[in-house]
Amino acid sequence: MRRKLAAGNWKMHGTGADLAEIATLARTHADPACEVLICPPATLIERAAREVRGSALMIGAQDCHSAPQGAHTGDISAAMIRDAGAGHVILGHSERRQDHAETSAVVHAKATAALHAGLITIICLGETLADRERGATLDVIGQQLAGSTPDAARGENTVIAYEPVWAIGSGHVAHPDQIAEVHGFLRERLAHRFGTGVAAMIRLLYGGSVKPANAAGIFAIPDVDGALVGGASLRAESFSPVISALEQAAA
Ligand SMILES: O=C(CO)COP(=O)(O)O
Repeated sequence: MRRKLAAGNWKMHGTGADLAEIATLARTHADPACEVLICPPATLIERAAREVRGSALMIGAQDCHSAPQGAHTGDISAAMIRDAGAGHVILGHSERRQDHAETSAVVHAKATAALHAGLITIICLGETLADRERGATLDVIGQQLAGSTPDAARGENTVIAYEPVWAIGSGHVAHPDQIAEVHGFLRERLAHRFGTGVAAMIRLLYGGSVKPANAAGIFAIPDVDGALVGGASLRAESFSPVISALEQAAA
């Protein structure tokens, strides 16, 4: 059985003052059927990890380099993330694919490094509005999945997040039929590559304008195992109802 996962991606938001949000979430959510993860900026990982010690809340990173160490100014390795106290890393977010020209081959190399360091990877995929309008959504998603996911992917070390680029930060959540179609397709592609047993254990998250008001509807869609949440994860008062909706879906 797949455990539900509510993951918050803080992107380039948050300073020490915002650790109180993490502390509040750590105090208020401890349902064993529903994991909660916050991925703050790298500067906060170590302090956030200290904040959640003794609770079920988990801390992750938003990116890592593909090399174990070396002359890569400004980058951080998977082992450094682990050392700072994080257990997960988001990879291939569309903002990194766009801002840093990350290809699926780059994401694959990073994911391989992350798995080697013992991190759980959250590999992000998603079509642009132009892709969708030319009817290429499943082609794009299929290529990103095949190109970004290492052969070593298993339920315990890999999560896939479907985030339509046009739904991120836009307030335009994808229609349930669109989410169901892509998640069903992802499950089928994973089964084709890894076998049905492995595919049945890999969690599929939806991301893109998830909010308290739409969370329950999204979590009722087949093959949606949770969410990757941006803006609404920055405050406990908006992330907590999203987590509660997932806890209810798990019950
Ligand atoms: O990109 C996202 C999470 O990774 C989604 O962001 P929003 O929830 O702000 O749309």
